[in-house]
Amino acid sequence: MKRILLVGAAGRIGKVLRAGLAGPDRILRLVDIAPLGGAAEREEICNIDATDLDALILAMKDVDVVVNLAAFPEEADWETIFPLNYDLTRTAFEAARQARVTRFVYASSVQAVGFHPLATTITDDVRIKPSGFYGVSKAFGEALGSLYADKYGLSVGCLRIASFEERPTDERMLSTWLSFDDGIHLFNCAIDAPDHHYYRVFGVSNNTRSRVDNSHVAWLGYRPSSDAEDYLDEVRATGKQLGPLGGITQGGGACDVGFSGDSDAALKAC
Ligand SMILES: NC(=O)C1=CN([C@@H]2O[C@H](COP(=O)(O)OP(=O)(O)OC[C@H]3O[C@@H](n4cnc5c(N)ncnc54)[C@H](O)[C@@H]3O)[C@@H](O)[C@H]2O)C=CC1
Ligand SMILES: O=C(O)[C@H]1OC(=O)[C@H](O)[C@@H](O)[C@@H]1O
Repeated sequence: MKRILLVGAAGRIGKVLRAGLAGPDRILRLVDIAPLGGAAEREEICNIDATDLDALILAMKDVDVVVNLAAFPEEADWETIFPLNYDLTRTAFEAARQARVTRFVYASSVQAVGFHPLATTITDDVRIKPSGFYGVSKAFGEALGSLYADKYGLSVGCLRIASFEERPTDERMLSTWLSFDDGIHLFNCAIDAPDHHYYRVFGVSNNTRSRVDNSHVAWLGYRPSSDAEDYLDEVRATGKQLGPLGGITQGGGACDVGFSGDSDAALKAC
């Protein structure tokens, strides 16, 4: 039996994973500050505040893999982002270390490299180009993961999730969509991956217009199958208008928030 701890299990992605990751050889321990409902078979419920280090260490007892989803999941001011995306993230890594957990899966985001243009395909080692304070916080989480891997031997996987949605709903998502099925598959790959030190992988479906290259982590076994192109007519029919950077950057609308720079300069790929 593998015990998997989902931190942030009551959220949008957490709900999908709660159903999608369940299996006869797994126990899912679910952590959230929000209500989680009753425990199904092979589930354990932990209603705690994950910024509380002692509570989280206790919740991680006998856990094989931590999956950390808890964060403020979109662009916001520093004061909103800081307590969750910095403080809670650090608490989660530190609790894993103290509880002697060996594997940590971190829900990062394509927003860490959001200012890269969609015109070029990016690999995991391109320059960090965050789309905003939220993107910066996700790059912080990846850096923290690297530290805990190097200094404390924690196996860390950073999943740079893009647009985790039931279906693509705008032009950008024709490139950045991550279907629920492929998202579940990606988290399964990360949970069961062969021994590793540290990696970053893009959480994007097999979209005709995807502009990410995951060839460096072929060993992970992530083989997405959904293609946003199948929804092209539906997306076009929405007539949804995007901001000036919304359809041409990896980060989309998050790049447009408060943007007053020179777009040619900002989009220069490195
Ligand atoms: N939804 C998406 O398309 C993407 C999400 N991500 C990342 O994936 C993760 C999950 O995203 P979503 O499910 O969309 O977010 P969400 O906001 O729906 O879920 C986050 C969960 O964390 C919980 N939480 C917040 N503070 C907590 C605390 N102090 N203690 C315990 N639990 C706490 C919330 O109650 C919530 O259930 C986030 O880290 C986000 O940055 C990354 C890229 C794309
Ligand atoms: O890039 C995207 O589409 C997504 O990226 C994220 O990190 C956010 O959590 C999500 O709200 C966005 O929709």
